[in-house]
Amino acid sequence: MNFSRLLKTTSALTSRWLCSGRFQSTSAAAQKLVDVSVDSKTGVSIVSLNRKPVNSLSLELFKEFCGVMDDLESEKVRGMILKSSCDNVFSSGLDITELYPHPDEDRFHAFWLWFQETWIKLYGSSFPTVAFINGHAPAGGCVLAISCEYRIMLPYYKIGLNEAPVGIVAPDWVVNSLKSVLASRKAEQLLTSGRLLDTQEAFDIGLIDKIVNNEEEALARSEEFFSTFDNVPKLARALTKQQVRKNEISKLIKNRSNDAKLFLNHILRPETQKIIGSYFKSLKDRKK
Ligand SMILES: CCCCCCCCCC/C=C/CC(=O)SCCNC(=O)CCNC(=O)[C@H](O)C(C)(C)COP(=O)(O)OP(=O)(O)OC[C@H]1O[C@@H](n2cnc3c(N)ncnc32)[C@H](O)[C@@H]1OP(=O)(O)O
Repeated sequence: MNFSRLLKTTSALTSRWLCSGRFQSTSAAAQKLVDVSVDSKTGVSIVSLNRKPVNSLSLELFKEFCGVMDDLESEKVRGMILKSSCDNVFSSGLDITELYPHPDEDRFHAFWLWFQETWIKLYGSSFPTVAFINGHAPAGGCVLAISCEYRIMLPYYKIGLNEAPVGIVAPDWVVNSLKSVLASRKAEQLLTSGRLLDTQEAFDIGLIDKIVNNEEEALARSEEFFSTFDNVPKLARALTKQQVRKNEISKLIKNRSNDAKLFLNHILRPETQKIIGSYFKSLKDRKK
């Protein structure tokens, strides 16, 4: 099966979940969780995550984001910049309330499938993608950034995959996305320590590509990146990118339901619930 068909194919079980209207946000029409605009100078689409206060990643946000990615694919956009509309935070990672306390199993299953779908669409997009990391990007926030092709970050923020210290093991598709950016040894060090790096450290190890001081500079650096493809036929570029990324994506597509079951079992374990519960409490207590 060719890769474009594989991208559209998913197991019957997964399709049932992704296509069902369940877990529709009642306020979807009232509040957009993902904004899209077009930079009139460059024709590049700017996609801003807009779930205040910290862009924690909920089922509804994933669904809306996937819809946006589908639109951008059919419009054959020149490129996309992913950023945040929240002050100081790119994304605070998965919405912990989707995981704790003891989530509804059906909702968690759907939540995880939409997280996978988001990764598949972002990591496998045909058009060039830049993450403008204009705030902290821990955990799932870092996953979004490393799924893009190029990363530009403002100074003095933190980025990394901090799952291990809270007793969580990242799935192989997350590990492999990190290994597509960093050498295996660096990726292992980052994952096993769960350390969040500041912007300069992230630049020094190659986790991000450029440090900028403001949005104007970010747009200029993004344009430099996009223009490296101006003389490359779009289709050849897209197929080449997908050729590089297809093994990881195919592996997940074939294993989606299992991957979801595995994480559901992990999340529902009393020990995991306890760890996430005390982590969440410490997050809330910090401000007291
Ligand atoms: C954990 C189980 C995962 C199982 C699967 C593992 C698979 C690995 C693949 C990748 C998946 C990763 C898992 C995750 O993403 S879990 C989320 C991890 N996120 C974090 O550890 C970040 C937590 N947040 C922060 O450190 C800070 O909020 C911040 C991002 C640095 C911003 O700080 P700031 O001071 O600006 O804001 P506050 O801390 O005051 O936050 C404002 C309110 O938002 C609440 N909040 C913050 N983050 C989350 C979140 N991820 N989910 C839900 N709610 C969140 C925070 O508590 C404040 O609420 P309050 O106003 O009511 O106090």
